[in-house]
Amino acid sequence: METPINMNRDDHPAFRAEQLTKFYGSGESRVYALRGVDLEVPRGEMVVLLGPSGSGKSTLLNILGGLDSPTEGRVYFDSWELTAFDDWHLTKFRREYVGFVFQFYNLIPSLTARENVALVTEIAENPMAPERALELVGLGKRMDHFPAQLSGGEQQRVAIARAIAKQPRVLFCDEPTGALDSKTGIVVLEAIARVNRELGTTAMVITHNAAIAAMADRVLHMADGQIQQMEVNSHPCDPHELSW
Ligand SMILES: Nc1ncnc2c1ncn2[C@@H]1O[C@H](COP(=O)(O)OP(=O)(O)OP(=O)(O)O)[C@@H](O)[C@H]1O
Repeated sequence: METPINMNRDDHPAFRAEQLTKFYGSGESRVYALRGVDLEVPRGEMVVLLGPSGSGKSTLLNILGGLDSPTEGRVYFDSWELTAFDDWHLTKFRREYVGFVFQFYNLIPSLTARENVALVTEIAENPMAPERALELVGLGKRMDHFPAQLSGGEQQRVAIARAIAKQPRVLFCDEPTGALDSKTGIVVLEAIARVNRELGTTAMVITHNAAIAAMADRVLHMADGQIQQMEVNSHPCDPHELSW
């Protein structure tokens, strides 16, 4: 992908979305996932998306991450218009600039933690060493364990290491603590916060858990396919101060 001259200019937000609409089906059976979402996400922020089931959180994240496309509207990543990209450019965007973490860790059971991360670093343009990624998420001493020898929280941290090892500009996390108890969930959130803070990676985290909003720079409250409220938190807390 050619880099436009004005790429990396500090005055561009990480993302800008204009009037994003996504619907499925037609006529009477049409279902709206997004209804005219406008959004700007400054670089390097930790953003939390809250909202009831079906409010459009995953749809919005998937569109920003190039996994899905809107029915109408535009998305800009830095100075690039993602909605004008063809499939080849979108694939390249996802591969080089975006890391995803989902509720279920999707690790390969027959590979160690280090090998799971190395699968990504082997095909990335500018990766960090798998060992460094695992150290960043606090798994320096568990690198040669297989997923079955790791707890749920540790497996999720391997998934985070795998997502950040290619040094993406953005980390998208869809319910990263959804399958974890609160103590383990907080350790996982600490790993995400550390990546955001130390690598400057913009992070967007979907959760049903309103307590997690306290660690965000910005909180998007979604309802019925729209951002109903956006809060800016001038004093985000450290994840270890969270409780639920
Ligand atoms: N492929 C699809 N086909 C039809 N409708 C869909 C599809 N994907 C999502 N939807 C609908 O779009 C709406 C928004 O879904 P989305 O998954 O974005 O919500 P969400 O807020 O992430 O929900 P959850 O918290 O349950 O994951 C829902 O009504 C959903 O049923």
